[in-house]
Amino acid sequence: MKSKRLLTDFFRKTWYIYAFSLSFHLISNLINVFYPKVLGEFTDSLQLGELTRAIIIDYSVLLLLIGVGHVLFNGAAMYLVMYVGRKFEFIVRGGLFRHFTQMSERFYSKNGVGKLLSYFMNDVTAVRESISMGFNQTANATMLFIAAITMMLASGIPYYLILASVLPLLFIPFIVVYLGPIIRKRSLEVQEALGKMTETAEEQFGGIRVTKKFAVEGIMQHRFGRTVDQIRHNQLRLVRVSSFFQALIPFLGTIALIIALAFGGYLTITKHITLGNFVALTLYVRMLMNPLQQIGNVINSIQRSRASLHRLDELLSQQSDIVELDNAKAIDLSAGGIRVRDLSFSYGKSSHQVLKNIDLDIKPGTTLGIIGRTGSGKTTLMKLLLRTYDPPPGAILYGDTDVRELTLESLRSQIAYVPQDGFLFSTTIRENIAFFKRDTEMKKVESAARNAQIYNNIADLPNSFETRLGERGLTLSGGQRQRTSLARGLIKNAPVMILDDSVSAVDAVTEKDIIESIQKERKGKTTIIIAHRISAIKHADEIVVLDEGVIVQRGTHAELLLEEQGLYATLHAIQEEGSQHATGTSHS
Ligand SMILES: Nc1ncnc2c1ncn2[C@@H]1O[C@H](COP(=O)(O)OP(=O)(O)OP(=O)(O)O)[C@@H](O)[C@H]1O
Repeated sequence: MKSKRLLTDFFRKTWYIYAFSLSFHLISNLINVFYPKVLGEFTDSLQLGELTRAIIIDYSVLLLLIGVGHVLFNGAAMYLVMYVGRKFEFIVRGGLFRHFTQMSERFYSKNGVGKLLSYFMNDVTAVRESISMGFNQTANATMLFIAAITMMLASGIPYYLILASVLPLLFIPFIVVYLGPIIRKRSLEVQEALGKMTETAEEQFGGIRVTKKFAVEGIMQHRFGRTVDQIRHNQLRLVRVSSFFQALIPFLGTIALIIALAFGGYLTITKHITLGNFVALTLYVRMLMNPLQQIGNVINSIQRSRASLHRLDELLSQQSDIVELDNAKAIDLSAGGIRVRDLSFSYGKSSHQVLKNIDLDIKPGTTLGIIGRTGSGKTTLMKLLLRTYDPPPGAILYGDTDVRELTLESLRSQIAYVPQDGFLFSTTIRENIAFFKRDTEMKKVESAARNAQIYNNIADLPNSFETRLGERGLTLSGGQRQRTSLARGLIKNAPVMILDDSVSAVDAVTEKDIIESIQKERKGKTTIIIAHRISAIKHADEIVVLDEGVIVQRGTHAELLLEEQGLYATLHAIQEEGSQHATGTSHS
């Protein structure tokens, strides 16, 4: 969905509904403007003493018909436009969602979830309101205005009296031109403050368990209060100018009515116009006041929605920074190895170098273990292998093909990535495990769960694999979540598997069982295991030690232990000592 085409595309598809609605508005107003004329004629008959019982009944029936006709056509016109307005909401929300799913990780780290939700809710609704309510009221008011003037002229009301009476209304465009941009700017500030509030609320609800455990509810309330205060401040700024604007327009209507009463009254007593004409004129001017008030609302709402449309436009014109080449290739990842050549990377111009001159050769079917202190760049290296961030050209090759030349689908569908904090969806456990392919046979789901050592835990749940997560507060423990996410990776049976610290939350015995299953399952397939515990990677064909973005050691477990001064041997000694303490076999 291209930004600037958001509205034009929509109107191109729905113009005929708007055309129908417009015709109904026209008919409804043509009917409506007869009402003051009929009352004017009634007054003249009354004054001339021509009224009979039959004439009174005729007038009453006529007024009833005018009322019913007006309501029916006006109702149909409004319904049609409201209906397409909802359709607009549906189409744009779908388009936004598609756009979001194409954006890269960098986009999500810049835009919080709350901000994106605010686009979804507030901005789309603001635009919808102005193209449905705005259209209805503008169409209504404009037609009523034209029809009323025509009827006044046709009724024999002198043109100079009409001109004098509607003169104050001609100031409206000038007021709009002056106040419109101010309203729009303040509206944008309100929308941005609302976006910020949704973002803060989303984060605070997400982190409510941490907040409670640290007993810092007061601080959080204060922080949230500040965000809400900002909205109030911005909304008051908007309300000040928009109320002034909304009040000014009916005020002009009142002036018009005063002129009609004074000037029209004078012309009636000097016998220039009939009493019926005077009654009709005042009714017409009164009739115009409501639409004028509505026009004020519409202009306000259009200004607000222009601010929202601008935000939506900006968002939709953003392109993902991960771009697939036109001639991108799909290759079989199991055929070749993975090569990393002199890879250096930083997240942005202002950020430090997270990886420096990394060289790696992962032969097909082998296991690579990666260990290193926290923040040493292990996950970053994996993100580059998955191309969730773009590596420099020529730095990462699958077989002989640069990762940047592969289709994203071929790359990511052949890699099973299991992150440390695997996110689980609020659906059944079976669907979470078979996420990659929902119709996977149950046998495979169970086998993946067994290999991830989570089968028994799932079997104990009320509905076993069909248990829905999140329902009635059902949540899994950190370790159970991690193993469910591991099963989700294992079931993919992909040529390349990356376990990014995926067994960190399980006890040593379970870890040992999981690693044994993985060794068996992944035999002959490329596997990369990132871990903080040596026990999880010591079986690997090669182990690299990362420190501050640099590979400081590489070799097999046995080779690395021989480098006694190395980081690996030091980590090994510390972890061994820890486990001896834990099992009570320390000699010290
Ligand atoms: N999206 C990001 N934008 C900017 N800097 C980032 C981003 N993600 C990570 N970093 C920085 O990159 C460095 C390496 O982070 P990375 O997550 O790769 O480390 P790690 O070795 O996986 O750590 P851990 O063992 O704690 O998971 C850290 O200094 C981190 O602050």
